[in-house]
Amino acid sequence: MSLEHVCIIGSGNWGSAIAKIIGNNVHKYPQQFSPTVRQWVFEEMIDGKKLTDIINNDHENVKYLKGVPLPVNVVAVPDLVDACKDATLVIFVLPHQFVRGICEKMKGSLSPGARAISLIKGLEITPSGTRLFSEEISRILDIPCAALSGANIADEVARERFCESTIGCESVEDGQVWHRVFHTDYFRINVIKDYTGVQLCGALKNIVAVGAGFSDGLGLGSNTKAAIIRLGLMEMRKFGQTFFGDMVQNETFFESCGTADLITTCSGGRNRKVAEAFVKTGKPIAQLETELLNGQKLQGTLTAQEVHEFLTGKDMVPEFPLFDTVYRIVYEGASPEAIVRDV
Ligand SMILES: NC(=O)c1ccc[n+]([C@@H]2O[C@H](COP(=O)([O-])OP(=O)(O)OC[C@H]3O[C@@H](n4cnc5c(N)ncnc54)[C@H](O)[C@@H]3O)[C@@H](O)[C@H]2O)c1
Ligand SMILES: O=P(O)(O)OC[C@H](O)CO
Repeated sequence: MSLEHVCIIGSGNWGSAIAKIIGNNVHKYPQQFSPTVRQWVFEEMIDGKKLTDIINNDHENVKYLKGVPLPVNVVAVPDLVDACKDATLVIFVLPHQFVRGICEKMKGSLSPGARAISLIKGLEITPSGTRLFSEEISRILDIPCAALSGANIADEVARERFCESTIGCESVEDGQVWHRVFHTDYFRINVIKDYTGVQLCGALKNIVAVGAGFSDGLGLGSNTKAAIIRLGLMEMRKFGQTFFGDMVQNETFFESCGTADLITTCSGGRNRKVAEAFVKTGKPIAQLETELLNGQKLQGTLTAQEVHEFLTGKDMVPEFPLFDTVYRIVYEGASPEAIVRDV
């Protein structure tokens, strides 16, 4: 059997945490995986040094995952084509706004028979509809693509605190390969077929997290936040049923990618944190993203805008009052109190 060559596309907070897991896991199956894991890193200078040099020399991503040693077999590569050349297993872990451009540049570089998995939490909204990132990656690169999503705040995973995650994969064989790539004692993977539900949950929960942050900013307490989580879950499910029909399974909402991720993201996530600060300081979201996240990217506000655009096109905005209210607070100057008044 020829060895699988693993490549990670992305090196932010989650990309770095997952690189630690993958770098260690490939050693567990030396007959299946090549020992070197290449990671494409969006190059930037940190105190006069290239981030890729820092990762390769010091084995730490000092900007996006400070204080966590990375396995020495994870090799940072600044050139995208060099990074993915001849890869057979490609892991996409990027903020969703960058995915399409990156995929276009990767065309023709992968090994025949390559497979991908998307760890991206977001949706591609086009004039003709919504597309999952697994579908977008498959379409551009002409390879199958699974999805991984769960209640997984990167810093906690990187510090090996126990959690679960869900892989959605149609092929049983590929599902087993991905399980080997990601599963550890502290990062417990369940593989299901419903890759659509896995990705919808991961994308839409970010809008709900922004709503939860508004509630925290107003100091409304636990009961209100629980109500926002419940209302958000109902809208997530309705969005899936309305636009993806039978492709989304009800049971998926009970996997780590569903309710569990909603709970964690509404408690400890970045979307929640920035939304809380938005209410407390009145500063624009973009400014808070810069001030609070040190280069990490918010996904929830952008997704709220994209989903709003899509629902407007379908004339269905009022049917998703929580999504709509989050959008109006961020983009139309509605009062944060609308998060309990209008949902
Ligand atoms: N951080 C988490 O806790 C977490 C957990 C689970 C899933 N996710 C999801 O994983 C995905 C990636 O998130 P992350 O936390 O790794 O990233 P991040 O928020 O840390 O984003 C920063 C990354 O974007 C890169 N970047 C900046 N400008 C770029 C450009 N023009 N082109 C390409 N890349 C550029 C940066 O170099 C950096 O690697 C997101 O969809 C996120 O929702 C994140
Ligand atoms: O920090 P957030 O809000 O992007 O959420 C991080 C993860 O998605 C939680 O599972």
